[in-house]
Amino acid sequence: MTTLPSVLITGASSGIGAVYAKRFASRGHDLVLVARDQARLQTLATALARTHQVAVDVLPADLTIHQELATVEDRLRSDRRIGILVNNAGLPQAGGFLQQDTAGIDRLIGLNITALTRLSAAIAPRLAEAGTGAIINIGSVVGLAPEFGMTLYGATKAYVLLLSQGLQQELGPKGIQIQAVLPAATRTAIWDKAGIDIDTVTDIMEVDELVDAALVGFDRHEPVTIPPLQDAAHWNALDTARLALLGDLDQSHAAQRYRSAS
Ligand SMILES: NC(=O)C1=CN([C@@H]2O[C@H](COP(=O)(O)OP(=O)(O)OC[C@H]3O[C@@H](n4cnc5c(N)ncnc54)[C@H](OP(=O)(O)O)[C@@H]3O)[C@@H](O)[C@H]2O)C=CC1
Ligand SMILES: N[C@@H](C=O)C(=O)O
Repeated sequence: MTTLPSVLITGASSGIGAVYAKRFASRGHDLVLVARDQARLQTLATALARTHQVAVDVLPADLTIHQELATVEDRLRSDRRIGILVNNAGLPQAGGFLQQDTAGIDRLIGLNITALTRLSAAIAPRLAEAGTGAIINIGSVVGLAPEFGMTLYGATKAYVLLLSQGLQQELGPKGIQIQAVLPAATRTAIWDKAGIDIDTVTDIMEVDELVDAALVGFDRHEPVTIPPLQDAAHWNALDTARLALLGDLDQSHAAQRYRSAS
């Protein structure tokens, strides 16, 4: 009987989420695996339970369907064994902004923003009451870079970063560890879903390497982990500049450059 917290992982049927499942199982954590593909989840669950002697529950759900999202929220609220939430499930953007239709916009925002937020909100009160636990949110470097041309997707990932930083401010003092993980191009099926031939993506990271690096950051209690960023000084400089900008805000008067010549 483990004393480790159970880990609920969304998007666990493939890619980054499946490797998170393998890694947390190898650490001895019981798991709850969430995705739409029940067969793939069950295959993974059976293998991990056998290999690591941990309990692995499968909770199939389409997180863009609110009734199904609600079943996962209910599990996070009620299952006191779950102490770590990995918000990993995400959709890419296929085509440019002008090619997005309303259904696609709703699905992308529904999964990348709404589901991640609601699942965080479902578990956070119970973790705060316990004074311990963790929420890992999978963002993307695309959230830092409109230059990538994945405008809608990148905006959802910018949301994930800021939400995570805000949760760190609010929930960190209550004992909850919040980590935003920002991968760059990583070898998973997401590229096919984005309509991009993965063989045309240069300098792509293997998914095991990505997750192992992200877990090093998690173990170090890094609030923002960017495995592909070779020099952490660049992130530190960006955050320092952000704080300097905040320090220069005078909310009482518009800046001289915006005042009519007087
Ligand atoms: N790979 C990359 O280059 C990068 C990925 N990321 C992020 O990493 C995360 C994981 O992506 P990755 O592993 O690459 O992609 P994959 O497409 O391999 O995995 C996505 C996972 O999300 C699940 N999923 C998709 N739609 C839904 C849904 N409606 N409801 C529930 N689960 C769903 C899929 O399972 P199923 O189909 O069974 O539902 C699958 O398990 C995403 O948030 C992505 O934005 C960030 C930066 C780079
Ligand atoms: N998921 C990738 C793009 O679709 C990324 O975030 O780089």
